This record gives sequence, structure tokens and C-alpha cells, in this order.
Amino acid sequence: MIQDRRIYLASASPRRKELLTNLGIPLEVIRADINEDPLPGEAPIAYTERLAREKAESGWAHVLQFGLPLRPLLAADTTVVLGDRIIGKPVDEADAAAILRQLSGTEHQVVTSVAMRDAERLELKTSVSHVRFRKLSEAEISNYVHSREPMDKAGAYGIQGLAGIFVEEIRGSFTGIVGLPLCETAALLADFGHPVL
Ligand SMILES: Cc1cn([C@H]2C[C@H](O)[C@@H](COP(=O)(O)OP(=O)(O)OP(=O)(O)O)O2)c(=O)[nH]c1=O
Repeated sequence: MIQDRRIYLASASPRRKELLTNLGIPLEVIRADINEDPLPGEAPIAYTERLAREKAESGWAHVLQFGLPLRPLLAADTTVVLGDRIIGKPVDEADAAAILRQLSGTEHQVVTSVAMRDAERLELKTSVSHVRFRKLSEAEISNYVHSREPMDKAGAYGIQGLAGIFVEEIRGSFTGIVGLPLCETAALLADFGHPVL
């Protein structure tokens, strides 16, 4: 019998799917729809961890509801943090430009939490990276916003795309900034019986 090595990825993010697939992990994408509003006064890391956990629980509820095979499930959440403020995805182009003006010439953090769930337990790991942007001109911000790259991304940028030219320095996990920190993810996968190597 051929063993089914697939896991569930409860995420609509094409970046997460690509990063996991690059590790050679076969996967099935399922839905994880949750409300992403922060709670009043919620701290950024607590917020990101709660969302990753809720995405995993929502995905697991979907598996149970539809009687799908019980395989480990992975979900993640990425948040950009400036000072003590949580910066989510831009709501429109004006918001994207305003966020990029705030990130210009300064350092922010990118927090990504990864949650893994099976029938017995849920485990969570969090990666925090520091990203420093050089000063951006108004023309660059406007042209970047018109590229549409910012629109589905926390902090209104994607380091893996055009915004790579804004980044002077990172300390932390490049893959964590893109949305799935591979070091932490591999540790979770091994813990749940799916070692990468
Ligand atoms: C900072 C940054 C974020 N991002 C992306 C990663 C995430 O996909 C997105 C943050 O939004 P998330 O809410 O973490 O994820 P998502 O809505 O894309 O997908 P799902 O909730 O279904 O898993 O921003 C980049 O691609 N590059 C970057 O440099």
C-alpha cells in the first residue's frame, strides 16, 4: 500500500503553499476562515499566536465536519508590528501608501506564528524578525502601490518581490517574513511525524 504522506494546509496564501511544497511536503489546501480583528489592547505576539491557533482550529473543524481523513494540519499567521502597533493588510491603495510611508526609513518587526494540529494536540511556534527599510520616495511608494503587490500582504509589502529593493537589513527569518518560517515549521513537521530530511 502506498502511504499517504499528505498534510493539510489551512491557508489561502500562495506563498505558504509554495514554501511547503519546496520542502517536498505533499499537501492538500483547505479553508480556514476566521475573523482577523485584534481584541482590544491585544499585544502583537499574542494576537498573531491567537490567529494561527484559530486558523488551525477552524481548519480542523472543517476536516471533522466533512469527515476528511485525519492527517496533521498546518496553519500560520503573519503580522507586521511597528512600535507597539499591529499593521495588517491594507484596506485599499491609499492605506497601502500610508503604511509604506510609516515603514520608510525605519525598522519594524514581522511576527509569524505557525500552528500544527492533529487529533491529539495543537503545537505552536513563533518567529520574530526585524526588518529595516531605507527611505522611500513618494514616487516609489506610488509606483509600488500601483504594482498591486502590497494589497494581500501584511504591512503592504512582499520582501520576496519588488519591495526587496526597500530592505536595507533583516535579522531573523527570511521565510518567516514571507509567511512561513521554515526552521520552526520543519521542527513542527518532525514533531508530528513528517520529517523534512
Ligand atoms: C511582510 C510580508 C508579508 N507577506 C504575506 C504573507 C501572508 O500571506 C500575508 C499575511 O497575511 P496572513 O493573514 O498571515 O495570511 P493570508 O491571509 O495571506 O493567508 P491565510 O490566512 O489563508 O493563511 O502577507 C509576504 O508575502 N511577504 C512579506 O514580506
